[in-house]
Amino acid sequence: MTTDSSTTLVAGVDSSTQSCKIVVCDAATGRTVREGRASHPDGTQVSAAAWWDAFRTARQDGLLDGVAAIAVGGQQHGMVTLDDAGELVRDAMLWNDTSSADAARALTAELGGPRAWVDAVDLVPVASFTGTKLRWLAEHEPEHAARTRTVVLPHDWLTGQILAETGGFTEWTTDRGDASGTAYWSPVTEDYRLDLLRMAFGRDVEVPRALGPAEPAGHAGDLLVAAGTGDNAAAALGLGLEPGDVVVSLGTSGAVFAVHDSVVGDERGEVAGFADATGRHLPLLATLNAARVLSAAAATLGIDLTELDRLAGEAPAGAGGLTLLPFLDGERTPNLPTATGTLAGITRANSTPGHLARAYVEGMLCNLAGCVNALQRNGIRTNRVLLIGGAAASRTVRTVAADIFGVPVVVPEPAEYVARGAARQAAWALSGDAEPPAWDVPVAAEVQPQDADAGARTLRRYREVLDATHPDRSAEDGAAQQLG
Ligand SMILES: Nc1ncnc2c1ncn2[C@@H]1O[C@H](COP(=O)(O)OP(=O)(O)O)[C@@H](O)[C@H]1O
Ligand SMILES: O=C(CO)[C@@H](O)[C@H](O)COP(=O)(O)O
Repeated sequence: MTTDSSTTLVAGVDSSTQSCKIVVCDAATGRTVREGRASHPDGTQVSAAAWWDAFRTARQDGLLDGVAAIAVGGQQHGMVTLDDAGELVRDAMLWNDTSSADAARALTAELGGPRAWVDAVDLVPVASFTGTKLRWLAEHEPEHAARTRTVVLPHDWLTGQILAETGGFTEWTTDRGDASGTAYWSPVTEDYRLDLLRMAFGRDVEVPRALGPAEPAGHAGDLLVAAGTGDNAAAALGLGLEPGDVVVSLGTSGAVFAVHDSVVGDERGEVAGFADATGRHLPLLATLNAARVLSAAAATLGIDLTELDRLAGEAPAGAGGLTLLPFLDGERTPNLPTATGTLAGITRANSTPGHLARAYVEGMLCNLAGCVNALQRNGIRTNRVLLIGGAAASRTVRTVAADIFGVPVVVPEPAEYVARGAARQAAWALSGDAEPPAWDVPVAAEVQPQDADAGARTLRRYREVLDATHPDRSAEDGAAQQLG
């Protein structure tokens, strides 16, 4: 695609769990001009150096030529530890590493229980959050803990590398959106809770300065480097969310979120009251199991994702009574870090590839329906669900989602919304305006519920299997009832 010399270009990066994606956009309109990508290594503990390697691969062949500003959206929560020389102490522990589940339970009790945490930082610790990983490090790797001078997040680290490459690095920075996922930055006080950080790690440790939404992190030569943010806050910025919009993101993680004007204060502590990238709030629930549930189904059946889509679409709603609890990688919502998946209700009649494909699609979506319920319970309106992430490409996922959620499902035109949100932040920082530029979000499909009764029945059955299989999970989690 060509640009004339008067076009100002900005770039956004999505440094996500599985890959690094970069988009270059027209700062005024958001039109995508160029894109690049590279893979990240698999695993829940990964060297942050691999993210820098992937970034450099993704930007090769002049991808960033002529770009005036850049920002990084990154997977949330990952613990990146640095020593006195700024070198990496160990591999980063990612959001989906559940080693710190015991630490999360201990920290919750030490402050006085879930309510005390909600009052302090608008969330209750689970294994994903950075503070729990610091506790794990202090307890399990005291030598690494002793060498740690600074702890930063994935997007902070990549932002620092972009600046350092040209000698523009002066200090570690983050933003309020990503900082709010640490469990030691508070959207209530808009500042770090260094007492909670000390409680987690056992001593003080340096943290990055939290920048305001349009505040630059610095300059890499002529390139303005904006604050960046967590990937979900970046997606919200890329999608330009309105009141009544709830995003269901089906990427490596499942994420359900909305933009909100105030702190959430969820009584049950299920909704994490993160901050967003515009100065508002981003109530969010996340699951460890989303798009990869479908890859697992495809691998089990020995087929590709297109065939899985076809099979699941032709099978009956409810999969003939076959129900999957999709906890293939443990689970975060509901908080079952050591759980495994369950396939219930197997009969000879439903022992077909189609029923199995359908059960995997439905199981993934029923778990996320519980997350949408939890937002609703906290007064967050759901007029429509915006479906994004890799698995939103599946036609069957779209139609089953509309029936299970019981509200219209809007699928924005496939695009890298995290990277686009980061690019929009870069354009905002470059402009110095009070608001980010207005960029259109074209809609690819809008799917109305076709058989909401069948969706409700599928949810009821899912809830029964969940209750029977995990009776001891936090009693009143928001699992599985239809909206509306
Ligand atoms: N048509 C499809 N049906 C189901 N899953 C898909 C489809 N296309 C891609 N995916 C899955 O989407 C995932 C990647 O989603 P993405 O949102 O890019 O991930 P990330 O959260 O790492 O950014 C992969 O697990 C891939 O298998
Ligand atoms: O932990 C969360 C949100 O709290 C995840 O959403 C991570 O931010 C990872 O995102 P992806 O790499 O799956 O996009």
